[in-house]
Amino acid sequence: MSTLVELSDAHVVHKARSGGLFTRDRVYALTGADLAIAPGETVGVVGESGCGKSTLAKVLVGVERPTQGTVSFRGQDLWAMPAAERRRAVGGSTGMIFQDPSTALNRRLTVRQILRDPLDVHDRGTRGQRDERVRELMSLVGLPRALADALPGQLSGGQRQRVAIARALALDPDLVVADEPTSALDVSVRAQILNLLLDLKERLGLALVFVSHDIQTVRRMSDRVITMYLGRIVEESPAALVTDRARHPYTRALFSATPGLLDPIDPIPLAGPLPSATRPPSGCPFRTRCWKADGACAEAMPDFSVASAPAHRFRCHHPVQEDESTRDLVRRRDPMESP
Ligand SMILES: Nc1ncnc2c1ncn2[C@@H]1O[C@H](COP(=O)(O)OP(=O)(O)OP(=O)(O)O)[C@@H](O)[C@H]1O
Repeated sequence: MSTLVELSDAHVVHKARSGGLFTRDRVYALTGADLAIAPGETVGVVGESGCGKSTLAKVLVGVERPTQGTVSFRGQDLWAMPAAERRRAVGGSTGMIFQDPSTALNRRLTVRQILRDPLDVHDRGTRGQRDERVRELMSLVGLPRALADALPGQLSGGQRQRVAIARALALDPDLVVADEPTSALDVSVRAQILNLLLDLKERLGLALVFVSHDIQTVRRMSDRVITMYLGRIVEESPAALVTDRARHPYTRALFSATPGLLDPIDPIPLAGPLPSATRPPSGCPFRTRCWKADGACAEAMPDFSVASAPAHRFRCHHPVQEDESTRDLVRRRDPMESP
């Protein structure tokens, strides 16, 4: 399998802020991420709020520089390149779609100007070819030509997100990262935007990284699902297996709490709140909430283990058995059992 983009031991550490001022604390937004994405693949990213999904997404498209580790594009270390070369590589190969199109688009530019901008910045084609590309992009995302001179404020939320998608596609990227692309939209247009993304992915052969709180949608959209917990990738699973065959206890707990994925069951309860990203627990960060944790889990984060299905791996000292359904897991374990 060829690799489009690869993270190797990528870390992102921020200075923590309080009341707008930096404190002495550090936020461990991403820790030791290893991940390879193949051309044309769709990878979904799930996990609780603050677990590092957006950070992972930004690192993958070269928007955020890892404080440690490497990001390679088609085998080339992105952050070892001269800045101009990196901008060309990133701009030409990746696109990013953000959560809220009303803030992601410049309100003073027309649709035409928004879509021309990346073509101008990267000096793509003649004037005439750029105009033609703008028309092509609008048609690709289903925007009527009549909207070319509209400002973002004159568009509906769904139309604005179509403009954001068209802009992300302007330079014909190989990888598009969509970070919560529908969460700011009305429920009625969400399905249209998701279907558009799936359709474009197929037609253009894009690799797509899809970040969302909507676990049901992630599973439906993706070939592979990445589970994150407190800045760590704890499991990668083929989407078809993630609901009831995931091996990491956290993935099972997350999916058990998603209505409509499994036959009705009581969600697996987790002990206590999510720890702070400024003080992640030692060893496996999930151990403070995990019913399977013991001393070994406090000692060290295990390396990835490989499950029997291809492309399925997890980092856990005490994984759930492959043949144990989540329903059985809930039934067998004493809900009052504490970690
Ligand atoms: N620029 C920054 N400065 C300080 N801390 C940051 C910065 N960006 C992110 N963080 C912190 O890093 C951690 C990971 O953030 P990130 O946005 O990647 O999580 P997330 O899983 O995408 O969250 P959500 O689902 O709420 O969008 C969080 O604790 C967040 O507060």
